Amino acid sequence: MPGVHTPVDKHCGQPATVSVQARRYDRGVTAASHSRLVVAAAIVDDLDRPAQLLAARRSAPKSLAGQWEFAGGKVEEGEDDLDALRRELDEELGVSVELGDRIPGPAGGDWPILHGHAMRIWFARITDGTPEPLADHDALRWLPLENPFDVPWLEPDLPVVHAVRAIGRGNEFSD
Ligand SMILES: Nc1nc2c([nH]c(=O)n2[C@H]2C[C@H](O)[C@@H](COP(=O)(O)OP(=O)(O)OP(=O)(O)O)O2)c(=O)[nH]1
Repeated sequence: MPGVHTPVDKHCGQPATVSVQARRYDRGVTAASHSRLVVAAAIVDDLDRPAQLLAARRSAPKSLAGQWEFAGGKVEEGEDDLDALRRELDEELGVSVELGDRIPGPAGGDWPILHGHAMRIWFARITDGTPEPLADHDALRWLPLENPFDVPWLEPDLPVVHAVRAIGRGNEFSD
């Protein structure tokens, strides 16, 4: 069924065992390599029938500037992952959101991204505010979910974009 907000649990819309495993994984990675948990949002125009995906162009650091990503950022020490996501979306875009399902990465966990970090990402729909590139970005763009590849995404985000597209189009196993 199309739609990306089947309410299953309050955190990620996935069975509780999945998020428990992901948390264990994060602790292991953090201890081993100073990598961090990054939380992000695949902001779509509609959680039931998403047709557009919001991408953000990084303005820093120089090595990443000009490449596109999902809005979000690092979870601070002791911070809840969803609190961190809401904080980042407010700081970076000036919006509040309704969260949809988590987008499961390899083995149902988090996605490997740059610098050994791990990204946990949810579908989201803006409920308050008009998104603007307030911090860390210098441009925003709504991309058609049918073909969201018209911008140079950060390389590790490409599999995530494929998953977002497949799930969002109700066609998880076609990509
Ligand atoms: N926000 C975000 N970061 C991503 C994505 N893909 C990806 O590889 N990353 C990497 C880039 C960075 O190394 C790291 C996130 O760092 P960040 O600079 O956005 O975090 P932050 O807003 O908390 O900022 P700071 O604490 O580093 O100043 O994750 C993505 O789609 N969104």
